[in-house]
Amino acid sequence: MKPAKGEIFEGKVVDFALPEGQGVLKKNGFVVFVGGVIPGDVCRVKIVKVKNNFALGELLELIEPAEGRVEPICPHFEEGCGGCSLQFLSYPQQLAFKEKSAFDALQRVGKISREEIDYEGFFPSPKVFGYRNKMEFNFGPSQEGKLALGLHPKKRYWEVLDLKVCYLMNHEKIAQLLGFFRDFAVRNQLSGYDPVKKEGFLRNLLIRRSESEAEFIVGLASREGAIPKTEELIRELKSLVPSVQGLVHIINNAPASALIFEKKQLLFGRDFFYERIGSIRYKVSIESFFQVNSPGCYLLYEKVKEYAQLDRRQKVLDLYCGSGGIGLYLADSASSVLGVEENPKAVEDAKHNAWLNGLDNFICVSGRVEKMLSGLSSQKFDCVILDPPRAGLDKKAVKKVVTLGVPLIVYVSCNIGTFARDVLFFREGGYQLKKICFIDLFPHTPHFETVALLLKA
Ligand SMILES: C[S@@+](CC[C@H](N)C(=O)[O-])C[C@H]1O[C@@H](n2cnc3c(N)ncnc32)[C@H](O)[C@@H]1O
Repeated sequence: MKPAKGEIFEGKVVDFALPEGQGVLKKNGFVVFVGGVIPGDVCRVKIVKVKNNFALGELLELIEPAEGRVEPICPHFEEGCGGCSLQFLSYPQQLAFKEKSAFDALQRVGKISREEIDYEGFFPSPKVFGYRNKMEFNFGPSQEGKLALGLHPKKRYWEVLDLKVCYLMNHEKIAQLLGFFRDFAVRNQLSGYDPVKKEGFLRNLLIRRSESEAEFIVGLASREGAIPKTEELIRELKSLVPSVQGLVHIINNAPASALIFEKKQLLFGRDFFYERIGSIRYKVSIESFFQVNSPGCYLLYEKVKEYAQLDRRQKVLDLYCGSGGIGLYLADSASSVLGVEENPKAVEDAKHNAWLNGLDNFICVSGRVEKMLSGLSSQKFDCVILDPPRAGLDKKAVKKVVTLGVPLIVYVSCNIGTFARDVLFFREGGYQLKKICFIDLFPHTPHFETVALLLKA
């Protein structure tokens, strides 16, 4: 029986649903989702919304906390920061819930059961805090309408929670940089961008960090216009955080909230950084994709290498290759690697990275995978690496990959839903999902990476 809005009841949390990170309770058999609770918690809940198949509840009181609940280390967690939603769970619990949600998605979307595949496990991140090498903070109005610099609160993209610290990246440096740029904006009476009114000057503070070189580059994004007092800004920034090796002014007039590099101006230093994964050194431009968890990236690339089973004779096609991340990692074990990437800056980096590492058997071409695949059907490849963005491939792109007829595909995905959908299409095209594992590149969030081996039947 459906509960009524406003009804209050006591119950035990029986399940946990990702990606929202909500506990599941049953009220006379009817599912009620509640934020901030975990399985085993006994709590008092108020029903706030009733839908056809489920209701939403609000936690009124935690009567008996479950094991596995931990005290979040970040002071902004309780304020509803949207940066990480799982910090109140112990790390082993986070992994267990992610694993369960991964197999639920594989079953629901891809019709793949755990029993029918060789499952290698859910590998934890080598670093549980301070693991990110990229943070994109927002300038904007706080709830009180003042200038704030931080992240959006959960489900409130139009507001910015003023952050003093963030534990996803080196928290001491982040605290310094957030404080410094907030003070600079306030001192110079610069406004933060309001995504609803579409007005305001400063938009984002982009911080990228090299784990191997322990240095930062910073991007300050605004709408069209000059940053005032740049000489003072540079002098003070260099003195406060000497490991900042470059500052870039990014111009973004686009109405959407995503950070778009319409124009950029180097204010000092350089607009790229170097990162080392295993024996490969990568140059990464401020606007290029790079895996955000460098120690976790090493685990990921090693797993791809293992699944690719190369013995220096194979021709590899690395689709969605970014700055050459995976392709260059494999190049030494292959006869040749051809990378395809749409971002021209990343292609430039990939070519530079091949030169930097003396890997002249890696070639990178610029273009959209969907278009480039038609022109590649006459070439013979032994192995295809797929590492698409969250949207995955789609049926058309999968069909084109299938026509290449390669015996072995390694599919890397940051979205289990689109991955499961694409695996269905690959199955229709005659491929079998042989092996799978998950790697946690994103502790305290619902996200993780999947690495899968598909073989032609
Ligand atoms: C998840 S990243 C993978 C990067 C790389 N494999 C690595 O490990 O660093 C996806 C990459 O695909 C690129 N991309 C997105 N859509 C694309 C498309 N339709 N065609 C080609 N490249 C695309 C993005 O620019 C990004 O660099």
